[in-house]
Amino acid sequence: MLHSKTESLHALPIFSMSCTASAAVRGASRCSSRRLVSTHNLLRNTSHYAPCATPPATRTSSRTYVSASKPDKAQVNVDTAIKADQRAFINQTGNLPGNVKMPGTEMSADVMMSPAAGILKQATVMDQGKRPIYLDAQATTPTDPRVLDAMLPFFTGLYGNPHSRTHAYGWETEKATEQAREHIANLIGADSKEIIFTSGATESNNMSLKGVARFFGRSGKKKHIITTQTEHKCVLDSARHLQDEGFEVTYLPVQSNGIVDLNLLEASLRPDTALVSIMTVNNEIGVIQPMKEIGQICRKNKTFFHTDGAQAVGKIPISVDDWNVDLMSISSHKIYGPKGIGACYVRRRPRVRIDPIISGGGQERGLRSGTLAPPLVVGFGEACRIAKEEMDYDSQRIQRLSDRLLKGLLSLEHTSQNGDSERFYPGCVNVSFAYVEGESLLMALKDIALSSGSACTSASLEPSYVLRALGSSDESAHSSIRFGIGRFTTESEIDYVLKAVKERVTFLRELSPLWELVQDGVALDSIEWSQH
Ligand SMILES: Cc1ncc(COP(=O)(O)O)c(C=O)c1O
Ligand code: FES
Repeated sequence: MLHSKTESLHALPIFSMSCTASAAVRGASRCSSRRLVSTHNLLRNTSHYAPCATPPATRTSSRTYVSASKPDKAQVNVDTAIKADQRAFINQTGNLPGNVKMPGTEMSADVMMSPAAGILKQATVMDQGKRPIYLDAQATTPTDPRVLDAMLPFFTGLYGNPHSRTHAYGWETEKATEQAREHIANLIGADSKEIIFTSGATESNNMSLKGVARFFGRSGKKKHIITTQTEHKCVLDSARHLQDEGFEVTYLPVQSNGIVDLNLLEASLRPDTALVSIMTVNNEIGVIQPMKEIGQICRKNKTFFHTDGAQAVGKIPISVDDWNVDLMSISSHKIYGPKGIGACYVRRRPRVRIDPIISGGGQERGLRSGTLAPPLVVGFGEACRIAKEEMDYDSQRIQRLSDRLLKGLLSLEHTSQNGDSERFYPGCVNVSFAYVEGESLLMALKDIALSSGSACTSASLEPSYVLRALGSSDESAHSSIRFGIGRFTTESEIDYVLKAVKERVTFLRELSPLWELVQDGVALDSIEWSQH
């Protein structure tokens, strides 16, 4: 007898093959002691599967971006917009020789060999039909061409240090960074003085948890923090560090739909609780927590409320005042802004005090020292401005695409959505395909950029702790895939993905003896697996 169902699955030659595949891909050896058949080779050798040989037809069609903010210029072709930006860039900098032809057209051999041409090619092939369809919007989003446009001058002429008070170079970049700060504040209903720029949501989460805990823990009166088991790693890891410093942390379980139990939250609050940290939208399953109710509970108990808003800001309407949020982490690259920049909202009334985790020149109200990066700040601001202006439009589009995707995926037998099917952000669709190993499916879908968002993340072969917290079995967690729909996803891409998923799930299931048993009507639970 095997000791667990997962082990029993791994003992079956074909179903367990993916471990070899994923281990081989990563050079990992954790699964190697198990009896395995390589899916990788199986997939490579089969005529059913030729993932990248034939680029998806939809990829060759250019994407048209309909601008809600400029209805008079109703349709902006994204390819053209990007190329136009690139052309402007080349014209401004004179970086490339005059005979360069833009990507998508022929390049002369010497130009193709130049490093700059390679970079340009990489930067633009996203719409040239040569790379997988991008469906991983929770990991990151492409920079909106309009954001890039806003950033470019700050790499060249406008290079002043925004903290220089004595000359125009400083004044002009300071003005731009303050304008950006307002765009960010506007998006979440805050005052611009409450926005602290950071390097991203990871830093903001560290700053919020460690900052509040250390400031209020100093007196010895506030030694407790509450968070949930489904937070992003950077929140969980910050909490673990605080435990090492002597703080007590409650990691609240969630219900099977991924939502926190408010009664349990209330019951877990203590007079010495300094902070409650609960994310707005979950990055793996898209579930939206009841922010307003959580905020009310925290305010009533005079406990600060922090939320990781990395997957929510710019995607759903947010009002920090309505929700009684005291601190909020924001990331630029999740909303079509540049990477390496984010912000932390820190409430001024009632004032939240934090111990800075980075000390130095005292920038950002002394809460985060270091020279601001104006190109990034301006790009982030522009991304927020666009997100606010086009939120209705984007939401409707993404909702439509999400409905189409979910309906198609769930029409396959033995599939189910992970997380609450009502309270979730539609751009994050997490589906479990029973009797298919998620990593195998990802490998079979190389023409689509996806993530399991769960099983066997690159560093470990453990199933997703988020799905486990929902009560999913190891097998179910291992058979889950996250589909991330974004601003630039098209309907034809969704249709391509649906067709590809259906084909390859069917193919993989046909390889599985378990599936055969299920088809024969055998109840798998009734089987007693024996050791080979
Ligand atoms: C929920 C959540 N929090 C935090 C982060 C980290 O954000 P950043 O990349 O800006 O540090 C991410 C992104 O992976 C996220 O999804
Ligand atoms: S793929 Fe082998 S344990 Fe998940």
